Amino acid sequence: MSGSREATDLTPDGTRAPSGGAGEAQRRLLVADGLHKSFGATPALDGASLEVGAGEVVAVMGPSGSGKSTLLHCVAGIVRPDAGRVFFDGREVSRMGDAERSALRRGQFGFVFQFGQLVPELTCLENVALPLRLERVRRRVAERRATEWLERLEVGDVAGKRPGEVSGGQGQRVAVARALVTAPG
Ligand SMILES: Nc1ncnc2c1ncn2[C@@H]1O[C@H](COP(=O)(O)OP(=O)(O)OP(=O)(O)O)[C@@H](O)[C@H]1O
Repeated sequence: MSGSREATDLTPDGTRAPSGGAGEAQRRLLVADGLHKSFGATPALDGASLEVGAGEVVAVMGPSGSGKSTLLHCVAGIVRPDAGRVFFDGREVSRMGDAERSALRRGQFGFVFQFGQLVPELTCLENVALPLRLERVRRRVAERRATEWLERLEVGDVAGKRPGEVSGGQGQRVAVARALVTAPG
């Protein structure tokens, strides 16, 4: 994947310089600039850039194998790009150490992976509560919020089951609940 949706007037401070005279001052929450990533001889990203404003909804689309997952993994600090920079809320993710990137992922990013995302030994409720428990939220509070999200996604009935005992679709919903459980409000 190469090129960018919008890669002009880059400033890493989280604000977008006015462009086109509209007095635009949308806060840029996520900025990725010139990302390169190869797996052995396979280039997955070849200068990909992306900006996402606070509150903006963005879909990344492209053919299978074009680098969408690699891009998202790089911006979320899961994969380190070979070159290029990523800023989240003005902080440079690509320069953070492992512990700082883990804390950022736990607190600020929700991810639904394609495969193997739920911890098989935990119940679905425990899986959803996990990001909160890792942030030291008390078990009762974490499980109450996890229950609310499971019910919102219409899988409250699988709370006590383990991932191996639920359908693929139910498992995906549980993963979505886990991705959203740390969301504010
Ligand atoms: N861990 C890895 N090891 C080796 N090659 C990889 C790895 N991850 C991705 N690739 C390769 O990098 C390229 C981009 O993969 P990526 O998963 O980012 O694509 P994608 O657009 O998300 O694909 P899909 O839509 O099929 O999920 C592909 O050629 C893929 O085979």
